[in-house]
Amino acid sequence: MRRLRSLIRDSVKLSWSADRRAFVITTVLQLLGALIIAAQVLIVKAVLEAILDVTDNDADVGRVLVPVMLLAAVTALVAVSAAVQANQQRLLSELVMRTTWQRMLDVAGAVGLRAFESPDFYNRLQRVETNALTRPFQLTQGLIGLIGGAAGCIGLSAAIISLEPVLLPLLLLAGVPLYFTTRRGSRLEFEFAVTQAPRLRMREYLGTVQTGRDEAKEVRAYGLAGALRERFDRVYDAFVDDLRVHLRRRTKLAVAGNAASAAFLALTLLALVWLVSRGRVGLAEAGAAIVAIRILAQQVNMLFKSAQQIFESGLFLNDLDDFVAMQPAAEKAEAGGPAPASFGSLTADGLTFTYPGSTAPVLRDVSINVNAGEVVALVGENGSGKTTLAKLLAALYEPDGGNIRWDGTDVASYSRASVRSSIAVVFQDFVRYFLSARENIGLGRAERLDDEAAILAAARRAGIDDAIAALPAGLDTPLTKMFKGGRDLSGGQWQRIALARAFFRNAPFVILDEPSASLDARAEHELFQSLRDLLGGRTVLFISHRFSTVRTADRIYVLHGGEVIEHGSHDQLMDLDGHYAELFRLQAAAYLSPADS
Ligand SMILES: Nc1ncnc2c1ncn2[C@@H]1O[C@H](COP(=O)(O)OP(=O)(O)OP(=O)(O)O)[C@@H](O)[C@H]1O
Repeated sequence: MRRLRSLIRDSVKLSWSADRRAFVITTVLQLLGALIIAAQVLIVKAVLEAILDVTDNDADVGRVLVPVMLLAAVTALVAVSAAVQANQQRLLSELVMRTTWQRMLDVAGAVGLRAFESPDFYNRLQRVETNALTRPFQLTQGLIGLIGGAAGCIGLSAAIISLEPVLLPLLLLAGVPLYFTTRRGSRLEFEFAVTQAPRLRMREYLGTVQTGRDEAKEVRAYGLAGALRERFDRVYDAFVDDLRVHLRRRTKLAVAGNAASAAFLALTLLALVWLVSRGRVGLAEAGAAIVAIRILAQQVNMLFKSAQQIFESGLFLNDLDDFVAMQPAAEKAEAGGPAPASFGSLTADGLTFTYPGSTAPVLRDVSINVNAGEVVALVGENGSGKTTLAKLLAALYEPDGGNIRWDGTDVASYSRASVRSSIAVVFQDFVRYFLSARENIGLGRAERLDDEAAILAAARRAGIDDAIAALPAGLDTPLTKMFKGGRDLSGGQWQRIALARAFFRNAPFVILDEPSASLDARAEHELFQSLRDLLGGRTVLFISHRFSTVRTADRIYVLHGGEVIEHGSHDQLMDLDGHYAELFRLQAAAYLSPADS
């Protein structure tokens, strides 16, 4: 009961915050509905009395007319109120769903990147996300049903007491088995949802891989459809097997609960027959009592079903609560004073970093220095830690050891958001937003989305302006075929869009993680030749595997196994004749004929 009470409190809070008006209207309608149901019993009694009066005392048949009409009117009213309630409840459910989605999205947007490394976070996010589509409806239905059921039971109990008080305790007993089976059933549901979450996540993923547009090419090229489908079937079959066992248990419980409840109901009816035979209860009262018992049984059932719905939504409420509770912590972690708009020099000192869930550090004692206006390159073999270092410098992760200072001040003392607002990043795996070209560029600085001139200027600098002009609706063309009138772009064009987004951000520090991987040779050459002009003296840190572009940098840091092993200008590093010189020569040799090399 304590748990039910707290769940009801939470559900009321949630519905109230979703839309008070809709909640109040729905509740009032439920209470009115309950009153009408109770009135129905008393009207049945009046009808029976009138009929008995006509048959036993030869009273005028017209005497039956008024109560019968009243009964018809009330019955119609019950039906109308049920229809209105259903619509109102649907609206309330949608509003609660909207609130839960909003809360979930707020948290998903606020938590640090570290959270996304944790399977536990994903499981919880998955549960909240999938349940957000169904549970709010169940929850409001449960809550409204509980209010209606409770009001109906009280009204009917009053009606039954006015008919024959002895019947009431017997009827209440009928609810006891239902209470226990409902409780047990909800606990089973709770456990089932928790244990199945990882499996459902895998099922969802395997479904997406087989239907996703991006994956479609590779799935066909490798002939993966069969293997993936088989894997999907295995996961799904295992879920269905468990579901069968779970539902069998629940059915047994439901049968046991309802059978016990029916036995008590039969007892009540027998008691009624006994009372009639002893002349303690009149025929009209007995008839009305039977109607009341029948409706009351329905109401008790509704009450328990509603309580069960609330219990079943309890896990969802818990998850939502836990999830929402992450927000203040996330915001606190991101709190701090505002960062200066830019820096004169950035110093990373002794950075150490281990990904959550991993044991081996990915960065070890990494120190680098970047002065305002410089172009600095990071090079190194795959997995040497370049992207990770870029993420730390972009304030997406905090280092486990060491610090990053802007003009001597540890950036940890600034709010993460204000540090990030001075940085524009183009990731290796940048996002291709299924939105318009305007938004794809404008989201670099969402608050300036309406600045068309600046968006076009950024597009021009990234060399994507002509391609955009050729789109059917120009800047307003959706960059996806998922939506009507949309067009897709080539890999290189997408990369230019991502560059334009970074240019539009107009931040003093720009981080480019392999910005030319998809660019053609000419575009790449132009990008790096004009990088300084293009970025108007901004500070640039870029990662590249192409040494022809790297050599243009003012300074180059060579990472190997998570450590900086060399740094200096291209000429200095070549003179050093170390790792960099070796990698450079390897690549250069590939471009030369054997005779040249
Ligand atoms: N999210 C993650 N969780 C755990 N380990 C990770 C994660 N991302 C990267 N790593 C590991 O960290 C190491 C460095 O990865 P990083 O992406 O920084 O390398 P990189 O130098 O940028 O490589 P590449 O040249 O292939 O882009 C690798 O061993 C990689 O497996």
